[in-house]
Amino acid sequence: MHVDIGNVLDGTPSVSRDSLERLDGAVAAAHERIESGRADAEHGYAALNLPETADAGEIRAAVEPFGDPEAIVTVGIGGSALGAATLTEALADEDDPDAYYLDNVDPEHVSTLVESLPLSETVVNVVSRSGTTAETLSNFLVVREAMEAAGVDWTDRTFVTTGEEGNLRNLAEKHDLPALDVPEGVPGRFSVLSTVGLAAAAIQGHDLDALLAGAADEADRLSGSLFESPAYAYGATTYALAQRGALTNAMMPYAESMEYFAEWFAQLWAESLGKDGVGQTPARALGATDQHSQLQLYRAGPRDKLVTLVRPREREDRGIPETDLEGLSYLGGSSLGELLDAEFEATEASLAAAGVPNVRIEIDRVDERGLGELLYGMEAACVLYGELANVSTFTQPAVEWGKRAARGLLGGGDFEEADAVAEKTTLVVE
Ligand SMILES: O=P(O)(O)OC[C@H]1O[C@H](O)[C@H](O)[C@@H](O)[C@@H]1O
Repeated sequence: MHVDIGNVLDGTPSVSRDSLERLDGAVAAAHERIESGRADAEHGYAALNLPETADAGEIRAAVEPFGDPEAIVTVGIGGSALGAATLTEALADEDDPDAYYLDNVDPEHVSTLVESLPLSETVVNVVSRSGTTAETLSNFLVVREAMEAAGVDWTDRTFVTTGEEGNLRNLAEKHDLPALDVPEGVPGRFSVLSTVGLAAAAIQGHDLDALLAGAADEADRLSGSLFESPAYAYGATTYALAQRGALTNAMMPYAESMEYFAEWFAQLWAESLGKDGVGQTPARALGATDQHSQLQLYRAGPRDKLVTLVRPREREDRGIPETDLEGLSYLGGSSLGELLDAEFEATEASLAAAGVPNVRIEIDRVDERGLGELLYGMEAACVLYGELANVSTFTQPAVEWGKRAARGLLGGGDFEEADAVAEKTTLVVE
């Protein structure tokens, strides 16, 4: 992963080279804390050990009995779905099993998807660390019922990925389903390089060893200085910019297959860093599409933003046909890849010219190795940011509040948070 922070040195807000050098002492201290957390496999920090601890062979063996299905449905939500979605969307070839996700419980969407699936040729991957998440378990029950109604033995088509205990673990034991463990100490949003993210990629036949090797390379680059570690350069710069008022971070990959990456990043950044009145709001964008919409705001709106531009250095290309249409002949002989790169560089320059801080992140290709580097790099950047901001990166009390309120409303227990729903202030205008 290559990180270029040159375009944060000037602008509004900005971070000078001197400020970054001053911040480097805090980066060294944070790095020591992170390394000791990794050494003791503490909750959260253990995720940064996954390049060594994840067992690709075990994952391949668990999914091997399913052969080469037509489709795979990952039933999970948040960190239990976005990692798998990021990998399979970015890596899928035409011949791979189609990958789908059931995260939301919008009944129309769930019905449409379930009715369109070739159920007898579909593998269902139910993922929940806690084994209790209402959306995941409800969606699983719907899929199971649809399989039974279609005469498909769901126990032959389902495997689960879950923690040591809980409803899903019990279900797996009762029906003798293949089950993978969510590793100890790895929160959902940091689990892409574990069983949680890798199983769907394994069913699609992707190279898990290369993914983990890319992540291991990025782990080897962590050091006590932000000037020596691309991941820390990103984490320290985004932190320093937030301190100076860049409260939004627009994540803008220039690759259609990386749209889910921006969504994965949004969960990582928001849920880990949004605490105690601080944080940086992740905005999801896609280049070049959003140059024609959101870019107006990013370049000319309030000076409270940073834009992160991500691209692969190489990609499969496609030529643009020659044309004699007036004014368009300059495109002929060029390629869509060259056009996309020109758009990337033009956007970067246009933001810099307007004084909007931006960071360039490049990987060599959107392949297993490149994604391993990028995903690990973003996780390490997030952990470093959390240390610098002194927040508890690996908890999500605000999310838990809403979960308890919803559970109370559905009669799943006595939760005082549910009372707040009845106490809502109304001011209806009709
Ligand atoms: O894996 P699960 O226990 O089902 O959790 C799924 C998701 O639930 C919660 O809302 C957490 O805040 C997320 O971080 C987590 O990824």
